[in-house]
Amino acid sequence: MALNDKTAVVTGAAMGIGKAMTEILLQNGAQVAILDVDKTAGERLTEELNKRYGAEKTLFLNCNVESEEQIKAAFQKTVETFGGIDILCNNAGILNESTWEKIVSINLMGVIRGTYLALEHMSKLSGGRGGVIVNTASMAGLGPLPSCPVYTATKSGVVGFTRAMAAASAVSGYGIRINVLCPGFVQTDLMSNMSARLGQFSHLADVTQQLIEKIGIINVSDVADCLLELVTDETKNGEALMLFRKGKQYVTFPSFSE
Ligand SMILES: NC(=O)c1ccc[n+]([C@@H]2O[C@H](COP(=O)([O-])OP(=O)(O)OC[C@H]3O[C@@H](n4cnc5c(N)ncnc54)[C@H](O)[C@@H]3O)[C@@H](O)[C@H]2O)c1
Ligand SMILES: CCCCC[C@H](O)/C=C/C=C\C/C=C\C/C=C\CCCC(=O)O
Repeated sequence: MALNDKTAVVTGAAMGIGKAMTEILLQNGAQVAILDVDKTAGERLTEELNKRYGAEKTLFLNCNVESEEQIKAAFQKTVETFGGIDILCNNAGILNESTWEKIVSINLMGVIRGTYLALEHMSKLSGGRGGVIVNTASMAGLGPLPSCPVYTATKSGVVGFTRAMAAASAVSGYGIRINVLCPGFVQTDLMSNMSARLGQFSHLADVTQQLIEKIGIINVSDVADCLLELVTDETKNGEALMLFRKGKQYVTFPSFSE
């Protein structure tokens, strides 16, 4: 899938992994709607990107993925501005084990909200052009991160939701491929103040630090490269792409169909 003149929406795009995703999509010719709850960071990034890629290539929309109303309005504005949606990156996420209901609402329910609302614009069954959705999960969605049980649960949920939706899309004829990224530790703000983020599991900060040292930390650009692969490779649907310092790997799951 060539990206020239395709329209992408990235949630949690103002910084970290979402910012790198936005940049790689722009570099490959797409126009990008930058959705983020942080208005100041989102506007600052958009101003910077406008200078590099042209003001017609980006659109900042202040949007909290906890709000169905705000996502709906952001998608509508994207369609009015760019003429449709071809790519959705459900990337917004947080880590704070002491506000566990909020993690579920953003990390898992935000992905489900975003996907269902995007289908209305993207599905060929509702007049859309089809396209591709990439959800950001984590390696924690594949193997447990003991210091973050709820974060782990949300990311496992995102992996399961993605794989089931990809199969549903193929069988129903939505014309949308749906894949999931499972990065290991990535150098972003989410990795800062670790003890505070772990809540009642702050005593496991040292164990987490040992795991970080064991599997290493990667850069946001490594994640963006994997996003590009999942977006452009039209053979990929229902795939989970794991990446950490050792390299990247498509995850194999048990098969129950034989
Ligand atoms: N950093 C890591 O080690 C790592 C590893 C694997 C997966 N992830 C996942 O990658 C995604 C991005 O994380 P990051 O590391 O770039 O974090 P980050 O904190 O650097 O950036 C997150 C962005 O999401 C935005 N955001 C937060 N809540 C939001 C909401 N309710 N609605 C809209 N935007 C919201 C923030 O304002 C911020 O711009 C998350 O889903 C995270 O779980 C991160
Ligand atoms: C406190 C930082 C939290 C960062 C969360 C982020 O999503 C990254 C998670 C990355 C990896 C940890 C998840 C699970 C570990 C699973 C398997 C590791 C096995 C390593 C081994 O022992 O060989």
